[in-house]
Amino acid sequence: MAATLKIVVGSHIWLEDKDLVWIDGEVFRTEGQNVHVHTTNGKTVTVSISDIHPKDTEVPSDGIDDMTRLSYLHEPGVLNNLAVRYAKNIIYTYTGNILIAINPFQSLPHLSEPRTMEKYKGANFGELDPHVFAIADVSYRQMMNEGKSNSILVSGESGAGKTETTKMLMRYLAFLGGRSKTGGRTVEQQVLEVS
Ligand SMILES: Nc1ncnc2c1ncn2[C@@H]1O[C@H](COP(=O)(O)OP(=O)(O)OP(=O)(O)O)[C@@H](O)[C@H]1O
Repeated sequence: MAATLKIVVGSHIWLEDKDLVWIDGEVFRTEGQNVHVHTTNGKTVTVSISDIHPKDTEVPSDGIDDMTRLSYLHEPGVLNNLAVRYAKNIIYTYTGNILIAINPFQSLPHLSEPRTMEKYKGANFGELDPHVFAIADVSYRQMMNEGKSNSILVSGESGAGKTETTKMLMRYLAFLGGRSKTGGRTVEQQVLEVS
């Protein structure tokens, strides 16, 4: 994709960096298939045009909450968007109807308090900030509307936060299920016993 790019002096781009993985910079000279770049960490490098990616210079300070709306859907653009959000403790980002959750490695109570659950209950998907409760809510409503079982797939590498995320999903489903009883136990008790 980089080959079809119009790179000119002044273009903002991403290039690979052995320490930072990706670094952004500005092109100050083009020379055939090579470009000369000033990187934001103060280096001057020469790189092949096929190894660079365009940078969106208009990303809002909180990043973009759905990555399908990124101007450039490439690895540095995706990683930068997640990093910008993570730096502000925004751990959830959509890619369409998939939720990406990044382990905050710290307690973020506002994400799981009862008020937050209330807020997501019945809200249209995409109307509120990305959240695991929104995924649970839409899955639950679909299940109820269609009268069929539904599944939520939680995947990630070891330590990514699958267990914590699943606990939040369960708590939210228990909250939606309310206190109606089957077999002497409330729906809430039964759902929480699953985890
Ligand atoms: N949403 C979160 N908020 C706060 N801390 C979290 C969150 N998600 C994960 N953590 C922290 O990261 C640790 C690892 O997360 P977790 O056990 O959920 O990972 P996992 O993907 O289930 O790992 P494994 O596959 O190895 O079982 C937790 O014990 C917790 O300290």
